[in-house]
Amino acid sequence: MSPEPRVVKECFARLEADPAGATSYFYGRLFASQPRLRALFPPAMGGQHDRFFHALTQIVWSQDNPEELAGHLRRLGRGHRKYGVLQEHYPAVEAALTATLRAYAADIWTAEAEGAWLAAYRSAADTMIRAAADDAADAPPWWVAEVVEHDRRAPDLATLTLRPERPLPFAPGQHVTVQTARWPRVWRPYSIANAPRPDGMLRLHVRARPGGWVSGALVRHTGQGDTVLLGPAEGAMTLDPGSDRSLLLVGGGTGLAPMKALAEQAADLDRDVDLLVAARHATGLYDLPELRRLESACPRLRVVPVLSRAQGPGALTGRIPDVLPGLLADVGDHDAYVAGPVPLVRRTVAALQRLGTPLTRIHHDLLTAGD
Ligand SMILES: NC(=O)C1=CN([C@@H]2O[C@H](COP(=O)(O)OP(=O)(O)OC[C@H]3O[C@@H](n4cnc5c(N)ncnc54)[C@H](OP(=O)(O)O)[C@@H]3O)[C@@H](O)[C@H]2O)C=CC1
Repeated sequence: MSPEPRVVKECFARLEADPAGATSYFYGRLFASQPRLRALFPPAMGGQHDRFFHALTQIVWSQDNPEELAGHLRRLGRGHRKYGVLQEHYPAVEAALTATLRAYAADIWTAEAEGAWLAAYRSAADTMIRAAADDAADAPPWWVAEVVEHDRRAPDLATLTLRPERPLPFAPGQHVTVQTARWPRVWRPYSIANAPRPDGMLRLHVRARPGGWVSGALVRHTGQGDTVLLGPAEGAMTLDPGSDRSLLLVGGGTGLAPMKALAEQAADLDRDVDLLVAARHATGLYDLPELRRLESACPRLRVVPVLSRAQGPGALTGRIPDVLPGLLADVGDHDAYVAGPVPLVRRTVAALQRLGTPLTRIHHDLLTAGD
């Protein structure tokens, strides 16, 4: 994509030495030159700084892989529509980013470096702008959705059933971002917990995080009849259409949500499914009655609760990576999907590899859901 990926990476490495300082400098420059842009961002910028730097890192480090880079930029451009980002905002970002690089990579900043950066930035911006324009032809920047059911399954956990005002296309395993009226301009990702339905409803599983703005608002301050905003569905943790292998689905805590959506889809496709649901105690199996109903309706689905810190009727005891070896003789022949706490995902992926499942057939998106 860039004519000089090496120079671009070298300069970016200076920012990586102090991401917090560089990001603060960048936003300082941006808002000083264009104060109106501050209104597009949430009141507290902490998480935004991290997301910006993460996105920039992905762009810089996929310079050598134009296909991956283009896909990433298209998703980014499309996803930025909900923030109110317009084509005319890109030059201000270009100026602030260039100023940041000039300051942080001063020792290696040359006319050649500046040229390489500008070429890389303009190419990336162009891809994002075109993706946003294409998307605007047939999709809104966000969807208004009514909460038609709010089920408080535990003091810190609720399932929400949402009816978008117009159809919101998605595939099982994907997630949407959510904004509540209580926290304008703050968006958080949540996995969709059902396969697409004729009535267009979406179910989310939300655990209120300590100090979590959106998750707390969704669990404690949202009820039937309220509305939320939803961004477009995103994520690549979807079924491989070319595969008819048996499925191993692992959901830890609210990581169950995307696994339930995949299990519903697999039932329609008549594939064998083992769905492992991890919780600390039996009270953490907040969706078990519904899972049992699904299981009785789908002869090829087996639901296995796994409790990490207790024993319970019909449940295995232990942590997922430790119970896996004794559970399935042919785990290496499965397509595997894993969601839940990051350490659970990492350890389960490693355990699956040890048991012979190729990495190409292990799917996860390490989504930092909620807040
Ligand atoms: N698409 C995705 O990837 C999604 C991810 N999530 C994420 O899932 C998480 C769910 O959190 P929550 O509901 O509070 O889950 P919990 O903290 O209740 O954990 C659920 C289970 O995971 C186990 N676990 C945690 N760490 C490990 C580990 N290192 N090895 C093995 N097992 C482990 C826990 O056991 P113990 O604590 O006893 O070790 C527990 O049995 C959130 O971080 C959310 O962001 C949610 C939805 C979708």
